[in-house]
Amino acid sequence: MRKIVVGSRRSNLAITQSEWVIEQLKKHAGDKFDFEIKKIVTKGDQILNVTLSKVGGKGLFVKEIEKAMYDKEIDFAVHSMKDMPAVMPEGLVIGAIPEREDHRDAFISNDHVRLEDLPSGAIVGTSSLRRGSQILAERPDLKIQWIRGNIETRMRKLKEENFDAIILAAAGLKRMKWNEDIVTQFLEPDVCVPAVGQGALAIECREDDRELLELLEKIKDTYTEKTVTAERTFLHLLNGGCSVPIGGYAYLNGEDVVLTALVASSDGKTVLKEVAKGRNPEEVGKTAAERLQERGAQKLVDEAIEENQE
Ligand SMILES: NCc1[nH]cc(CCC(=O)O)c1CC(=O)O
Repeated sequence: MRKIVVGSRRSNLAITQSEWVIEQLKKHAGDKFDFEIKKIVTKGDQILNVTLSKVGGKGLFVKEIEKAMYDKEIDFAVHSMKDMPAVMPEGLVIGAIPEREDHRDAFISNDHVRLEDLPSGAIVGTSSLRRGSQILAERPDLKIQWIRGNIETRMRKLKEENFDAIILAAAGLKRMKWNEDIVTQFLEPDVCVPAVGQGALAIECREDDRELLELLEKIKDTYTEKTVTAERTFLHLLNGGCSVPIGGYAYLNGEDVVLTALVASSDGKTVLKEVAKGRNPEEVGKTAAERLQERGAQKLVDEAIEENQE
């Protein structure tokens, strides 16, 4: 029997996600494999008082975990797909993308006041430029205020601090089995295009770990793989990172991947959106990126990157 060590960030969400993957794998592991979770504290978890995009963004959460993987202290790690960099480091691969959870953003307000009914000047907490921008596009009269911390912290801040509403990924809440009654409304992609990969998981492992890769094969989900590939190809080609309001969501219609892609300005005054369709996920991602670029998306990206460096 081989003991597989799973590296996980210590947040409840990270642990829950790792446990969920282990449950899925156990169905196929027979008596060949055994699993253990090893908690790892990342820089991203330590720096909590700064806007995410200003402290180096995505890479922050994954670096320490990857070092542990190179050092063989852990065998695989479960990441939220939306926190994954576009390019994988040497020697590591995404061994599997399992079935996606809910892709939507969840709007949570005090007294369940809906987004359209919030009074002018009401404060919406989010640390995502993408969410802030799309909220302002719908409701330019609202105020966006940065909020950080894990899901529990943000829920507490909604009650205790001066926020009227916050937005969280529906997937996180569902994975944690929180009562859905706390959600005022789920924001569909036509109102708020989700983050690329939102709700999906990426399982990262060493590329030479054949035995583990064979096991991971069993929990791959083709639907999620195809749609997330279209979304990530688009993101990668626009080169946005998380300092730019960018969103992307794809679904399958028969054999066709249908991708909605968005680039916007932080104030929500400029919102560029394109829908691309086709059989090949990479092509669809590329088409969306090209069409947005033709409409001036690169200018938005460059401006956002510049703003972020100030
Ligand atoms: N940005 C942090 C983060 N990374 C993944 C999730 C939730 C799960 C997911 O989107 O897959 C969250 C919390 C949130 O955005 O509310």
